[in-house]
Formats: sequence, structure tokens, C-alpha cells
Amino acid sequence: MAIAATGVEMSYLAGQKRIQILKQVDLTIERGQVQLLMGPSGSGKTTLLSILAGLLAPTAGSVCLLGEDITRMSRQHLSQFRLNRLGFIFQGFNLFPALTAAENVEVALNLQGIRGRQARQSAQEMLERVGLGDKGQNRPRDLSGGQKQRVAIARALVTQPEIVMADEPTAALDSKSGHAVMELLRRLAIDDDVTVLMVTHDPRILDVADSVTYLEDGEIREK
Ligand SMILES: Nc1ncnc2c1ncn2[C@@H]1O[C@H](COP(=O)(O)OP(=O)(O)OP(=O)(O)O)[C@@H](O)[C@H]1O
Repeated sequence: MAIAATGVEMSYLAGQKRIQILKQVDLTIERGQVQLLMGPSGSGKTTLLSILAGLLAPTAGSVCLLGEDITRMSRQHLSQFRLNRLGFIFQGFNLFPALTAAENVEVALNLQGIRGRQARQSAQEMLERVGLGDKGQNRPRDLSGGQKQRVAIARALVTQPEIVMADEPTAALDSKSGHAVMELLRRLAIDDDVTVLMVTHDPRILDVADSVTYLEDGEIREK
């Protein structure tokens, strides 16, 4: 099992009132699956993804990733675990504007202590894999939205994560680039047994997913 969430709850105190954002969420995802997380605005998708990613601690319940309970890990162990085994792709690309595409990818390796020629070579190979082999020296401002998103994907994947989590990775893209990005993630799941969990509003990408979880008012709904 790649991801197993059990009885996950999240609530916030707003003045005197406790607001329940997630209610008893149970979710399991097998390795190598592409799973979408869909639901109306405000239903709790980003909150759930943040909890599954270890960025936010739930008020109740547990989350196991790759057989390890991240809700019981020390902060230091969790950050190492995230660095070495998870990859993240966000909607706004989060690229460093002053760095080239290749350097933006290398940063992820540098954080793992991989530098120099080895980092440059791995970054170049990953850029080739996302179809940007000739754009390594471009800075983000000289890339299109779809190309920037592919650099962000290359950065998330260059460390060979076992799970990739993405929050609306196709939101800023036209339908052709959106589909290319999805195909890329899909191929990774098939070729490298990577598990992909993605929050999306985009019905155009339903056909590349193995399954879809719907969240409504903080609860999982079967459809
Ligand atoms: N730190 C917080 N304190 C209080 N309420 C919060 C906090 N973070 C999120 N919320 C509330 O939790 C609910 C769920 O938010 P979340 O961002 O998870 O929804 P979402 O399904 O991702 O929405 P969208 O599709 O619009 O991004 C919202 O009503 C939001 O206002």
C-alpha cells in the first residue's frame, strides 16, 4: 500500500466554534496508481492533501505512507522521509526565477547532497524525459506555462520519489499541455511504479486516472 489514511479528522477553532473540515476520512491507494481527488471548492481537498503530504498534522487519525506512519514520526525523520521518498508539484510552479531550468531541477538533488556533474547529468536526463532537453539553459521567464510546469515536474521527479502529490498541476495550462503533463505522470506510474495523487477540478483528465475519490463537506463520497 502506498497511502493509507485512517479516521483522519481536521478541525479549526473559529472564535468559540470548532469547525470540522475533514470528518473520518479513510483512504487507501495502491502503489503505481494514479488517483484523483475531486470535489467542490472548500470541500477540504487541499487540507487532505497537506495532511497526506505530512505538511499539516491532523487533529485525529493516522496516515501511513509506504508502510510508515508519518503522524508518529519525529519532525526530522519526517523531513528526511519527504525529501527522499515524496515529490510535490504545485499549481504556481514555484520555480526560482533567477535560476535556469536545469538549475531549478538540480536544486532538488542538491538538497539530497548530490552535486556537481552527477546532479547536472541527472537534471539533464530528467529534462529530456519531460521533453525539455533543449531548454535547460532557459530561465523561467523564457518558458511557456506548460514548459514551466514540466520543469516543476522534472524537479519533483529527479529524486525518484515513490509517491508524487500534486495540487491542480494542470490548472494553469491549456488543454494540450494539460494532457501532456497528465500523460507524463501516467507513464511514470506505469513504467516506474510511482503512485500519483492529484487534486484537480479538471474533468478533462479523468480518462488518465485509475480511480477518483470525491470529497464533499469534508467527507468521502462514493460515486
Ligand atoms: N487554517 C485554516 N483555518 C480555518 N479554516 C481553514 C483553514 N484552512 C482551510 N480552512 C477552511 O477549510 C475548508 C476547506 O479548505 P480547502 O482549501 O481544503 O478546500 P479545497 O477543497 O481545496 O478548496 P478549493 O478547491 O477551493 O481549493 C474551507 O472552508 C477553508 O476555508
